[in-house]
Parts: sequence; structure tokens; C-alpha cells
Amino acid sequence: MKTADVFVNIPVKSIARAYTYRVPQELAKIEAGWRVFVPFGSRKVEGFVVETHELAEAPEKIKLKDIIAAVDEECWFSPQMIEIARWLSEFYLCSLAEIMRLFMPGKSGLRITVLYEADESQQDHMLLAMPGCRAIYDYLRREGPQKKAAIVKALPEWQADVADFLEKMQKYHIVRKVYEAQKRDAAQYEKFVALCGEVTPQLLEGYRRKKAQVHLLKLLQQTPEIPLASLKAQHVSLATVHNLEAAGLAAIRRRRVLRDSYRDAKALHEAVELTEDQRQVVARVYPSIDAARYQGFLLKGVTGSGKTQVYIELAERVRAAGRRVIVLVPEIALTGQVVMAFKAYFPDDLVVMHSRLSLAERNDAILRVRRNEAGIIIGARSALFTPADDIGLVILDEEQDMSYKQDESPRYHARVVAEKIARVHGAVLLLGSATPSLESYFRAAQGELTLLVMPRRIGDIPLPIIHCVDMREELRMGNRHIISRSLQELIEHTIAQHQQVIIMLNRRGFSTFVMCRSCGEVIRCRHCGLPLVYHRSGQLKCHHCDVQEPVPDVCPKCGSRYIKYFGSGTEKLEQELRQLVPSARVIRMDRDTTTTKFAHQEILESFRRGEYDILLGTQMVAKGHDIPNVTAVGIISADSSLNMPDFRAAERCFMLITQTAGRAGRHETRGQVVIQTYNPTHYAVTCGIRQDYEGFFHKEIALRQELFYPPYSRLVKLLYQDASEEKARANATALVKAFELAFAGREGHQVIGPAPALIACFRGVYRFVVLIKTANLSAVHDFLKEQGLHLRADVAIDIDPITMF
Ligand SMILES: Nc1ncnc2c1ncn2[C@@H]1O[C@H](COP(=O)(O)OP(=O)(O)OP(=O)(O)O)[C@@H](O)[C@H]1O
Ligand SMILES: [Zn+2]
Ligand SMILES: [Zn+2]
Repeated sequence: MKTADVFVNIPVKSIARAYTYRVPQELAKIEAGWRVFVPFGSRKVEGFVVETHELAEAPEKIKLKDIIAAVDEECWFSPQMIEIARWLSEFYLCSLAEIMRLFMPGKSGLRITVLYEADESQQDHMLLAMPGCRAIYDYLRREGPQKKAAIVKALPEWQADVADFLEKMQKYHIVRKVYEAQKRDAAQYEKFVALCGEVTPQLLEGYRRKKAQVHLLKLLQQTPEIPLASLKAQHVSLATVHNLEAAGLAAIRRRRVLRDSYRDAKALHEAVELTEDQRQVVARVYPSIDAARYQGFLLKGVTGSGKTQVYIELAERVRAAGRRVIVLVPEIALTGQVVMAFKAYFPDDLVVMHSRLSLAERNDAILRVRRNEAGIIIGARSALFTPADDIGLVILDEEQDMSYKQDESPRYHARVVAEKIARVHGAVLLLGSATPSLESYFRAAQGELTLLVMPRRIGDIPLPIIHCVDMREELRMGNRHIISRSLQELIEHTIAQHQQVIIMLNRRGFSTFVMCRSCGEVIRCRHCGLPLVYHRSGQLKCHHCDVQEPVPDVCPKCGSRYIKYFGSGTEKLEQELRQLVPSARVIRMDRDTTTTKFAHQEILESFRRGEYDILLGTQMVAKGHDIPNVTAVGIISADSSLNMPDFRAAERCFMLITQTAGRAGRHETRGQVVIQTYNPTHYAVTCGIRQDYEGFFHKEIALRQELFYPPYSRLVKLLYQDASEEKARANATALVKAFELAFAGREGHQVIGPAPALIACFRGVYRFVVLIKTANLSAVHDFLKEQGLHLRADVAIDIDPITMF
């Protein structure tokens, strides 16, 4: 008899183990890696087979349940994926299913619907004397199994009670739940308008008075098939389409498409001769690619040194060997540019994967990789989990970026996952940055990563000239604007030369907090307690919970009418820029202006085309962009992160300055940068101004060693949550005691806390943090497992956390 060990796709810690099922004869093809449909308790759910066994005879005591069906026609998880998932689940102390579901877009391959079915043998049950129950019962007998929503809709008079009745009727077995599983369909159809026949001058003449129809006919003349979805953007209404259809000139057709979301990304491939630096770098990586063996590299190349071209050269080598390539960028805003650069060399060989794409788009991308139609995967961190075999190269661009860490469970870091993937596949790992994370640079110094350096910009253009403005001085001189006089002059000067400016302000919204002048009360989010941000739309928004509410007329605490707005965000900066430099054409890029799929790209492209003079935005504008005509950069309050209670505050500040400054003057003219700061003497700022990575690194690493912070230690953050403040604190305290006891007298361990989390109470749940610093992470792993913390629903474990509280 064949059995299968299955992890069910339910992210609940207490069931984080394999359950054994019988594999029925007709499903004998099922092996480790298949996705299956299985009964689980009273439910039926999706599961992942991680192992199969052949047993000579059936186990006697336990009666095994049967696997119901296979989800796919073939195996979904390769042995490598399972190996990677197992390792990650051990490392991050989360359930295997939680990791495995990352390898599937949408986290589930099945759409499972619960239906209710009447038991026909129960017609005389007492409960059925109740008119509501009777109505439901009769309805189900008549219509067969139905969803709850359908029952509610069919019996509006019982609407409020349906849930209650169904529960009672289930209890007495008059009604039972049945499960319907549908494979989430990857196929999607798109509708097109197609031209029928020919557009002749006579025809157009005949339509002279019907402007809309002529417009569409002309469009169709250029492109004989136009997706319906794109018509609106081209100012064509559906009515116009129907009119032409009625006249027999156009038809609406439907066809299956494998969407390639970046199909239209155009790119020119200019012959590039590698610089000496680039040549040396690729030559050092080729041997590992050719030998198909793991090796980790750190490419440290100043801003504008041409790292992207290095990625392309290496990808070419790997593709020539038939292996696959994953290229990660930290933010969706950056995918467009990298995709374009790669498109020039691999026009049909790449797919894009990130969470802004629809499920169907991601499914299609996977299909293209599986069918070997494409071998380069570009995307945000989730692209690491594209179910692909035989990976030969994994690249992390801007490897220092904090957004490589996932801030919800499983709390993985893309760098860690990428390294594991590279090791399992025998692939090259390449971390690239102008400002490597302290961890990576330290590892390179230890010889764990091979350091590759590109110290010069393409064309030997010097790094930009940086001026520092002390904003305290500015205020003393009576300037209350967000923009200093120097920055204003730089902007005016640059625009007069027909060149472009990027300005970075790392807070979105209009005013960053709202306070009562009479009593000092700050208006806070009712769910998480963080200060609400005022937006130009007139709403107060919580940037943590994404909820919004109107501005109160009077102070909620003292009733005073003196409510004032403080702090400046990107919206206010935009308004000020329009006043100070009225001739400038300004475009803003932050989370509020980039909610749609291609918004980033559209903003960046129109800026690149010169339709705007100034691009302003949050850190989204800081990294990676390579826009030739940008010669000036303004950095507004780069140092606001210095006030955060976080050991990485200085690192963040330094990197933000260096990266943002690096956008300026990358091509012909040397760039000019103005940095506005309240901390002009802080080493993160002074090193940033000199763009002195080494200087910063030495200063910072000494501090880390002294304070026993990474890379000298690893951190583990435990977040205790409970509706009772006392209980949350007591549980956390007990853990601290247990830790101190277990590690007493052992070197290289520290425990801090419990301390209230930054968001101390969220929707009525109290939160306490315990922070462990350790030189021996695996000893802490073992301790946490002994304590059973990985199985507890009230504790979130964060290995290598990116925020401390
Ligand atoms: N060998 C080359 N010859 C000429 N131009 C090149 C060469 N290599 C790269 N470039 C050009 O140099 C510019 C900068 O390259 P790229 O954007 O890759 O820099 P980067 O190192 O990634 O910088 P950043 O860290 O700021 O993102 C690009 O416009 C690119 O097309
Ligand atoms: Zn008040
Ligand atoms: Zn909130």
C-alpha cells in the first residue's frame, strides 16, 4: 500500500506537521511534490505531499484516510524546492506549509467552496417545524448543495438568521457541509476588437460626422486587434465599438492569451563595450558559472558604475548553458528599468513576477518558465519562489534594501533565501550595491563572499558635488519653507539649463501629525495608536493600518477648536514647489500616486521623456533610477531616520544620502546635490556627504561590535500578544527568565525586555517585545523549540528582524 505524508495548506502553527494519507490505486502517480486535495477533520483542504512510502501491509491500528484527488497533472514542487522549504521552515521556525505556499501564486492552488446539502432522510425532524429551517431545508432539497450566500439571497425574509439556522441544522445532522474544490484557473481570456474588412478613404468619408467611430477605425487601421481593456485609455467608448460591430466593420473576439505583462516594454540594444572594471568583474564570476557550483559574490560598484550591464553579461553566460536566472529588485518601482535593460538582450526570454501582477498573470509567467519559453525571472522578492528548476544564477540588486525582508509571516529575508537557493542548485549568488549592507560587507571581509569592486562611474564622470544645508541655521535666517534657499537656487538654475531635478522627502501625505494647540493632544489611529497623517484630500490616514477618517472639528480630548497641522510630507512639498518655482513642471511619486499596476513606470517614463522638470517623492525616487538628464538632487531631511530607536538608523541615513545623491549627473554633466539636515555633524551625514563608504563602515562596525549588534550578533525578536496586558507581559517575562536560566554563564548571549512594542496595542491586543542577541543562533533556535514557541499562536518569532520594537 502506498501512503503519503502531507502538509495541509492551513497556516495554523498547532497543526504544523505532516499527516499520513493512503494513496488510492488510481492516484498511484502521486509522489513527493504533488499538490493534493485531502479530507482534514471535518473539512476538505489542499495539501502538499512531502514524502511517499510503500508499506507491505496496511498499518493496523490507524485507519488512514484517502487522498481525494490531485490538483495538477504533474508534480508542482521539485525536490530542490522541498529541500529549500524545509531548510527555511527550520531557520525561520515556521511551518513547512507556510513556506511551501510561497511557491504558488496566491498561496493556494485550489479554490475551495463550502456548500450546504440537505439530508433527505431527516424530513420529520423537530427543528423543521420552525418555518425558517423548513424554508432552508426545502430550498436545499429543491436546488441541491448551495453556498450560504445563495441561500441568503434566495430566502431574503430569513436573511438575518440563515447562519444561525444552518449551524443548528448541522448539529442535528439535517444539513451537512460538502466541499467543492476547483483548481484556480490559470487560463484567462482577453477580449479584442478586431477590424473586419478594410478601411478605405470612401468609408472614412461616409463616417465623417461620426468622429468617435472614425477615431476607432483609424486606430484599428494601425493595430488590427485592440484589447478592449485598453480602449478607454485611447478614448474609445464601448458604444462606439458596438456601433461599428453593428455595421459589420468590427467584431469583438475572445482568445486565450499567455499574458506577458511587460511585452510592450521597448528597449534598444546598443552595442556596449564593457569597461575594464566590468570586464574584470565578469571574468571572475565566469568560472563558477561554468563549473555550476555555488559561490557567493558581493559586487560593490559606485552609483552609475554599470552594475546592470554586469548582470546582463552573467545572465547571458548562464542562459547559454541552459540554466535559469533570477534577478531581484527591491521595489516594484525598479522592475521597469531592469526589465527594459534585459529586454534589449533577451527580448523573449524573460518573465516578470511581483505582487502587483494579477494571479492569472503570475500563473502565465510560471507556465512560460515551465514550458521553457522563458528562462530569466525578474521581480520583487516573491520572484524567488517561482517554481523553476535548474537555477544557475541569483542576483539581488540593491542588496542592502530593507524591503527585501518580508514583514509578515513567514518573515524571510530575500538574501537568506537567495543564498539557500543558490547553494541547493549549485548556482552563483551575486549581491550588488553601491552601498552594501554592513552584514554583507562584513561577510566579504571574512571571505564568506567574494568581493568585486567597481570604483568608477561609466565614462569616469566624478561623483556629484554635495552641499550641506544646516536647517537650524536656515530657520534662524527666517526661512520657514521646507526647501532651503540653496536648494531653491539649485532647482532654478538646473531648470534654466533644461535639466532635471529629483527631490526626496521620505514621508508621504501633507502634514505628518495633527495636534491640539490647547492641550497638546496628538490625533492618533484608534487601532494602532500611531499619529494620523493629514492628506490633501482632507482625510486623516493611518499609514500603518491604511484606514482613514475625517479631521475632527474639535479636539477629541479637550474640545478646543485650535487644531493645528505639523510636519511636512510629499504633498505639502509639492504644493510649496509649485509656489516657489511656478514655472517648474512637477510630478510626485509615492505610495499614494502609484496604486495602479504600471503607475511607477508611467511616472518614471514621462519624467524620463522630459515632460516634467522635477520628480519628487519618497525613497522610491532614491534608488537605481538612471535618468540621463537629471543633474541635480535635493535630499530633504535625510536624517529623520536618525531619531528612530534602531541600531540601523545611521546605516539607513548614510545609504539614503549616498543612493539619492547617486541619481545626479550620471552621464555628461557632473551632478549637484543639496542635503538639508538638522544633524550636520553626525557621521552618517558627514560620510554621506563625502560618499565615503569605507569611512562609514569602519566607524559603524566598531560601534556594532561594542554594542554586540549584527553582524557581531544575530537577533531574534519575539512579539507576545494578548488581549490582557498583564498576560502578555507575564508570558514575555517568563520567557526572559527561562532564557536567562538556560544561557546563564554562557558567553555571547543577551536578552532585552520585555518592552512594549512600538505599536503597544493593536485593535485591543497588547504587544510586548523580547529581543535576543546571540553569537550562536542555532543554540537559540533549539531553545525556542524546546520552549515550544514555534507552535504558539500568541508569539510571533522574527529571525534577523529589521525593526526592533
Ligand atoms: N560598458 C558601458 N559602456 C557605456 N555605457 C554603459 C556601460 N555599462 C553601463 N553603461 C550605462 O551606464 C549607466 C549606468 O549604469 P547602471 O544604471 O547599471 O548603474 P548602476 O551601477 O546600477 O548604478 P546604481 O547603483 O546607481 O543603480 C547606464 O545608463 C548604462 O546604460
Ligand atoms: Zn485639546
Ligand atoms: Zn493605525
